[in-house]
Amino acid sequence: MAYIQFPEDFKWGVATAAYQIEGAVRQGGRGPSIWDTFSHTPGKVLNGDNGDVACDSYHRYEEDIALMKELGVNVYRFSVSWPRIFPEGTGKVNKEGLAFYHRMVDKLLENGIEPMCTLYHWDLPQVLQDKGGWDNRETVEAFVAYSELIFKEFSGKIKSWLTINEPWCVSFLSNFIGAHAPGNQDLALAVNISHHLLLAHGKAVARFRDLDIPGKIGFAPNVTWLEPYSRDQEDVEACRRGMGWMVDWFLDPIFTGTYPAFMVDWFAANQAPLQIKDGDMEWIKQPVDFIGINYYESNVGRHNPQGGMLEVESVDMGYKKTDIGWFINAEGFYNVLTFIADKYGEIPIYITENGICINDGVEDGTVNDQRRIDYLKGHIAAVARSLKSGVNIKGYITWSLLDNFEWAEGYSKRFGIVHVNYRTLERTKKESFFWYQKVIGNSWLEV
Ligand SMILES: OC[C@@H]1[C@@H](O)[C@H](O)[C@@H](O)c2nc(CNc3ccccc3)cn21
Repeated sequence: MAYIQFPEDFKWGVATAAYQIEGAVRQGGRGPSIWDTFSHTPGKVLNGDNGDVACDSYHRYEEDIALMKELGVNVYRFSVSWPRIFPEGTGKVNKEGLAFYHRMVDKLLENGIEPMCTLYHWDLPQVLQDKGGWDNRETVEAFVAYSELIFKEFSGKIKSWLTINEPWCVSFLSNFIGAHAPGNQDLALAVNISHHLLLAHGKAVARFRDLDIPGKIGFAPNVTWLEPYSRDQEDVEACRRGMGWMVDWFLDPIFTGTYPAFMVDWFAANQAPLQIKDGDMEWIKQPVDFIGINYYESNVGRHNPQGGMLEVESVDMGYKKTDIGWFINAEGFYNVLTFIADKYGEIPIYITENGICINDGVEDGTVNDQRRIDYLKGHIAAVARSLKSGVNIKGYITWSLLDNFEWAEGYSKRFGIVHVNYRTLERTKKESFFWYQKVIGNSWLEV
């Protein structure tokens, strides 16, 4: 049996997000978020599911941390619920909300698990959405004020920070495609929101530096790899666009202070001009200490003259699919990691999300999710290959510890290495839990 040994200081972790696991949406002083509104709007979420209870981790976090301890992770990536801290988005602070995260973070530290905090994982306070949400520049300032409070409150306890999870999802998926909250379908609006998200990120990083908070800060874009279906220029350009609005659009401004011209031109030609105010790019290009990379799938892409998503369509080449319909292609993980390293250099990278939707249930007290083990093995091997070819990867955090509320798919899609019975809230360790436990324990991968 051959082994791939990971570096001595390589970190292993699990990830979750507040709205997907906490529940207790009207407890502890929490205010409503756009996902409370969206999930309670008929037709928006499959089966009419919502995050009212979710995994009840607001009450069961100690049980979840005990699972992490047994798993042996070094890092737990979680998100803070902005409306649990500022029920109105700004103004009055909810002390019960701060107390909850102190209890949770203290329990992590007691168990030798490093907290990695995502400040924004999609649950915008509804009060701010009522004033225009991310389309309103005032929301940028509200995010900076919220970030400052959390920086100061947890300074010294939390030393790894992510500003915004997947700005592509917050802007384009949620305001052009419309699949996520608040569900708009307006490309010009989405482009404007993408710029405000980067501005919010940059201003929060600047505040983090000004406050001299100990630790490191970054953000977590979701990325994909698009292989052209043919060498036709139209297919090649379509794939470049499909990666451009997800990868380059969010990384170029932070690393170069400019947006990728080919995307600026394409948006302008499609009545969605980018509007930048003087000084914005200086804020956005604040140096980050690391980037989190969220990767799930790759596609083969070709030009779609009928329009759709930036005139790019995915071609079914017969790759295996997950239970959410995404294609499985670990090669694409290696390709996009090396693409990012070639373009943006030695910046430290944490894989802050990688995982698979496999809906296997509990049988005789266990869940035999071999397909998840196969996926994780192939993708962790791709991380090893990327490391070997010089990509500066510092850790791997799988999505997710728990089955949880999968946004517009509700509870129908399971990404956890721990199964959750949503009627009883009982947690059941899947076979992938035990497999990942061995990988972490040895910090090596059997291949
Ligand atoms: O869908 C699985 C996870 C989700 O539960 C996380 O909250 C989120 O950070 C996340 N991002 C992706 C990749 N991007 C994506 C694409 C289409 C729909 C939803 C997410 C997958 N995931």
